[in-house]
Amino acid sequence: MNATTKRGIVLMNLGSPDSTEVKDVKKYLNEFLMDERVIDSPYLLRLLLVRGMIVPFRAAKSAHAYQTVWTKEGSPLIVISKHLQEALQEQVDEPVEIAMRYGNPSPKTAFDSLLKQMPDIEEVVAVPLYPHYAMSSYETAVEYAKEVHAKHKYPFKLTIIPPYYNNEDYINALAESMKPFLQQEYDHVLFSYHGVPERHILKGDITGQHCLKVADCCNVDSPAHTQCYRHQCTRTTQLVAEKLGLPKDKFSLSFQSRLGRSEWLKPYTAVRLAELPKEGIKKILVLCPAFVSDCLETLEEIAMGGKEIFMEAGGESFTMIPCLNVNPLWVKALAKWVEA
Ligand SMILES: C=CC1=C(C)c2cc3[nH]c(cc4nc(cc5[nH]c(cc1n2)c(C)c5CCC(=O)O)C(CCC(=O)O)=C4C)c(C)c3C=C
Ligand SMILES: [Fe+2]
Ligand SMILES: [Fe+2]
Repeated sequence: MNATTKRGIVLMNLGSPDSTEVKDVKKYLNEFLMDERVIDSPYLLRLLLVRGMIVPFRAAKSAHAYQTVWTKEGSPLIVISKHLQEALQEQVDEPVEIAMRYGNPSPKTAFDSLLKQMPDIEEVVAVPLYPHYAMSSYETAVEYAKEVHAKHKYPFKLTIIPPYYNNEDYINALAESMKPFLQQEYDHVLFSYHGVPERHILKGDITGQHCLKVADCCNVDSPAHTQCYRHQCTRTTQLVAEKLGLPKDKFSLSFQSRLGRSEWLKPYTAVRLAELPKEGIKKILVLCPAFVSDCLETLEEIAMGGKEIFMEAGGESFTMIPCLNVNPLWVKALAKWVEA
């Protein structure tokens, strides 16, 4: 990259409802779940499922869940994304904006703001705040940003930062963020990743014959891994564990947030949290590396719901390791990537 290129930066996250009111949560869930990369059924079936079945039943429950984590400044995910924007802005000369895949602020708002601040802008570097490639997270955020960029014929080039699940700076930041928690007594570290349907993994297999078909597929080299969420989560776990010198029996991986009845990636976090105390694991550390910003799924589903499951099953201590949020090593890594 030419150092004189006039650039802006957009940090892209998932987004949250505008408020915890059921009507705003409904609007958000409708937009989110009608995304064909999230619920991948044909349009009419998706419409029936989302508008007729999932949202009417889920909205009030979700709104209540959001109320338990909402802050004076708003949704944790949005507030933390803004704090990350401010922290990165202190490290780089280029203007930094945030954009959400669903809800506000949109990529258009972010692009318009950059253009206003820098009318001769030549390039926008978009950083998906997802370390791993999934059709329902990284891919949809990137494709949406590209669509908005093309539709409004912005005069700048759009560059996307690739998934960084195995990037040294990301792994190092994650490992360092865990170190203070490893000082306490613990039996096990659970790496809990947001789940996806197994079907999505099969669909994303660019070879058509590797993922979930070859024995121990995620540990057997394949070009399919460029888009395999399961492989990428496995690698993050292995690399962090190696970096920290965690023995093999001291950590494991699981997948959370299952929605619907189809098979999602296993093992399910909720199931493992109920089983672990019976296996003699009474003191647990849990982290959620698929998210770089704490959100409903870490603060409510795991830190509250997951803790309850574990303690009721006989656990003695449950410690949640926060996401990277505005960790200085993470901010430094982002600054390095966008300036490369
Ligand atoms: C790793 C990132 C994510 C993947 C992959 C992902 C897949 C995925 N999610 C749903 C359904 C829901 N997810 C919800 C919340 C939510 N999901 C992510 C990230 C990923 N999702 C985040 C960061 C959040 C939190 C947003 C916030 O405001 O804090 C929700 C909404 C909340 C709820 O009702 O539980 C739903 C619904 C599916 C179906 C899916 C893959 C197919
Ligand atoms: Fe999700
Ligand atoms: Fe795999």
